[in-house]
Amino acid sequence: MVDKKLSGAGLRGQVAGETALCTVGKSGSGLTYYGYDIKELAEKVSFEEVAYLLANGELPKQAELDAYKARLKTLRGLPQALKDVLERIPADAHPMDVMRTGCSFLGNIEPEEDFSQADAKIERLLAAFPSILLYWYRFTHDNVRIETETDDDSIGAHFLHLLHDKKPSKLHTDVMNTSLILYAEHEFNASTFTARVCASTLSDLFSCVTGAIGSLRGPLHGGANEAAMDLIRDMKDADEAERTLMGMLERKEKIMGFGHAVYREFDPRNDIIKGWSEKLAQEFGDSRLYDVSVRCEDVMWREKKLFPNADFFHASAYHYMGIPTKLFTPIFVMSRVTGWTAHVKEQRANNRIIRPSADYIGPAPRQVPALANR
Ligand SMILES: CC(=O)SCCNC(=O)CCNC(=O)[C@H](O)C(C)(C)COP(=O)(O)OP(=O)(O)OC[C@H]1O[C@@H](n2cnc3c(N)ncnc32)[C@H](O)[C@@H]1OP(=O)(O)O
Ligand SMILES: O=C([O-])CC(=O)C(=O)O
Repeated sequence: MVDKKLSGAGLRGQVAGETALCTVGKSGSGLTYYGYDIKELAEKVSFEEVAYLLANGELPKQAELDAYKARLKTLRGLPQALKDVLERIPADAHPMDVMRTGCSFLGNIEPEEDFSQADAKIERLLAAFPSILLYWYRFTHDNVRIETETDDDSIGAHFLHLLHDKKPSKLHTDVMNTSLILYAEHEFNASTFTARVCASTLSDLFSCVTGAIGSLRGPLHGGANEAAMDLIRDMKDADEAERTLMGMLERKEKIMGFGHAVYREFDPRNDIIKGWSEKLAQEFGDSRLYDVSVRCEDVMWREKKLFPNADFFHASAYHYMGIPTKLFTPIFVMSRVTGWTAHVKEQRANNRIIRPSADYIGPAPRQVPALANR
């Protein structure tokens, strides 16, 4: 796998544009946002600082950060019309579909009327996504209409507070902060490219983000964190994990949460979230899921030279924090909206409509036969 040449299918390895936002698989640990290494960001800053960085190109000074966080707090409330829509989405809908609808509907009642409003709409979406998700989730699952305006200092804490109806511990707040930083941006991945294609038609921000959510939903992309949890949930111990994976590999099944379209040997986000998963396992007092995950990692590298991507250890980490599995990928949305929208702005600033060509493989030219002769 390490030596595999990238072929052109899926546009792999082809340059499809320029970006100043992010490097994937290049210098340092392999991932930087505006030149800052992901490891250093994950250690030293808050997700809100990263969101500000992606929106503005520089980290905020203290006063800028305070003002930014204060603004985001004021944008957590949802209009009644949106709450009405959320209440009509059934409990068994997929939460990614709820995010997609919530985003699209907000675009109807608070549209981006011209591009000068982009920054305000980006802040609105960033602040509103946890509220959209959890207003729907708590209404349909717990039969309560929650107040979505909390005074939590961070988006991660706000999310956990709305979910569990109490302020989260410092450990859980820190894990959410790191997780949101790790998921924020990743160059021309499928969902971001979707957003850029949409932006290149000069469409509005809500359309770009709605399309991106649709692309992120699939199990080959963001949906892999949920799929990874489905894989490990019932594994009793590491030996069972090994047996299950060996069987799956023999049957040539895909193991969700492993492999990557660009990284060849490791995903720099994995070690970081894996470390948090281990800490959470200790706090939880049951390391089964962590041990099972470590064995999966060992088996996949030994057998296929495949490594866990950002999604794999997120599964156990989120589970230890009591987050329902079907909410895993929407958390990715809550974070990646920063990267998507930064790319939309970058595309708009230097735009040409994205419209590639195709090699034709269909029939040679022919005449339309009469209906009776077909
Ligand atoms: C945050 C994110 O979005 S990270 C990605 C999340 N997605 C997943 O975890 C889903 C599982 N992984 C995958 O499906 C793939 O690795 C992708 C979609 C991430 C990348 O796809 P590609 O760029 O096509 O992968 P790549 O070219 O490295 O594949 C090489 C070979 O390894 C195999 N392979 C890759 N990943 C896996 C896997 N997870 N399980 C089993 N086999 C795999 C491929 O089938 C391919 O085999 P082949 O050459 O016989 O066809
Ligand atoms: O870059 C990719 O193809 C997928 C990925 O890891 C991400 O979007 O975070």
